[in-house]
Amino acid sequence: MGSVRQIPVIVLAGFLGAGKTTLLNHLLSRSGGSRVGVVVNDFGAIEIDAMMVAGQVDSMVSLGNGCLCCAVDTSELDAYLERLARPSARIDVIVIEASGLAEPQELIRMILASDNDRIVYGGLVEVVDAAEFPRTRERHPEIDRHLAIADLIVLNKADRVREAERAAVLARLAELGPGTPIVQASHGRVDPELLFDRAPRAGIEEAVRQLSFEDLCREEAEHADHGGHAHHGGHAHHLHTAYDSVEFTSAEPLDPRRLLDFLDGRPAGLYRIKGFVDFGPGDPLNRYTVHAVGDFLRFYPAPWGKNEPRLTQLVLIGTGVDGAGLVKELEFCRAPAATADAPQDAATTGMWGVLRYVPSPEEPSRDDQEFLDQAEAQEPVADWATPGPPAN
Ligand SMILES: Nc1nc2c(ncn2[C@@H]2O[C@H](COP(=O)(O)OP(=O)(O)OP(=O)(O)O)[C@@H](O)[C@H]2O)c(=O)[nH]1
Repeated sequence: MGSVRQIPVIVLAGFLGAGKTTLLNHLLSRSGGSRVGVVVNDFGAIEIDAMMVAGQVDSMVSLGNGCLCCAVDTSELDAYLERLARPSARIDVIVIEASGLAEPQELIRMILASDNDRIVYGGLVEVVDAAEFPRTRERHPEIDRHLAIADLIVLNKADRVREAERAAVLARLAELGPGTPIVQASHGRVDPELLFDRAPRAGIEEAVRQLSFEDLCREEAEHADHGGHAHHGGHAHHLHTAYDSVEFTSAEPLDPRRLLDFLDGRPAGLYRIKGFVDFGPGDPLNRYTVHAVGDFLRFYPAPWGKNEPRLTQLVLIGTGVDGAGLVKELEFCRAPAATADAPQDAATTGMWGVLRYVPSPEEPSRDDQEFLDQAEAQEPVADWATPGPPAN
């Protein structure tokens, strides 16, 4: 009997809103003949990420409400991977999309400790939001650890920063992950080959460090020593311990003006909002996907699915926020009963504020177009940042 080809399990990590789901969806749409199995981990109870990935993927396991790094143990993760790795699924690669607050090293440790001999750890891809990186790093110096163990760093949202800013972030990343390849991207458009079939690229392989179980344990112990407050295996230093998530669901449509007032006045600690909004008579045809990441706010309208229930579903993630208070404010955003009887033009003028945050597909930024052209030309090597000097 020939040896069984092992399925690589790639961990896709990155801070809240960095662009993991966007990148994953790009990979899924460009996966060619490769069959991709996906594990999606949402931090909130409403599985927004899972909903945004579903439909594109050959096989998916979705885990809501909590960080995979603590919510499951090795044997549980093994059970999920077992389902995806069974020969009948004919999966070529498995991608775990960690929640934006997960500790990737915990996930890697679990994969390395797996008893499943059909899978092998395939590397850590760390997605970085070019526009938010300096602020995020200030608040969460822990991010440095994630970058240090990454096998590939994707500097995403390159379209959102100016050249000088982008160069400064690149230089910092090269310092934090010495020798680690960095690829710049806009809207997660990276060449899937970078993740799925890394074997033929000589040179890059050398830079890709495969962590051993011992490396990870040592790293954890060192961190515990320096962090002061964390005992070995403790979770006090995990990013998600500082964050709370709040869910809001409404079967009644939201009033666009009230929702925008809420969003304009959102507290600084409320870093991430994502979900779907029903504006009722404001736009009866479309469901509005909403994303807030720091100051960034966008709405993406798309037609409601046939028989899709008209629901607003939001997840809000933040630090030091008053969850009950936020839910109350969102309840106030429900459209006043009178709106339903109001003339249609009153309902649509209410939407003007929302439409200001809908990106225009006709106007991709110059950089956007540049990256698109590069992706189309399939010249990924041109995207590589020069890696810093080798560590040691
Ligand atoms: N301008 C711009 N926006 C982007 C880019 N990549 C992603 N976005 C937007 O950023 C927002 C968050 O993207 P997601 O892919 O949901 O981020 P995520 O990392 O999966 O978020 P969490 O799972 O909540 O941590 C969405 O509005 C995306 O459309 C990019 O390169 N440029």
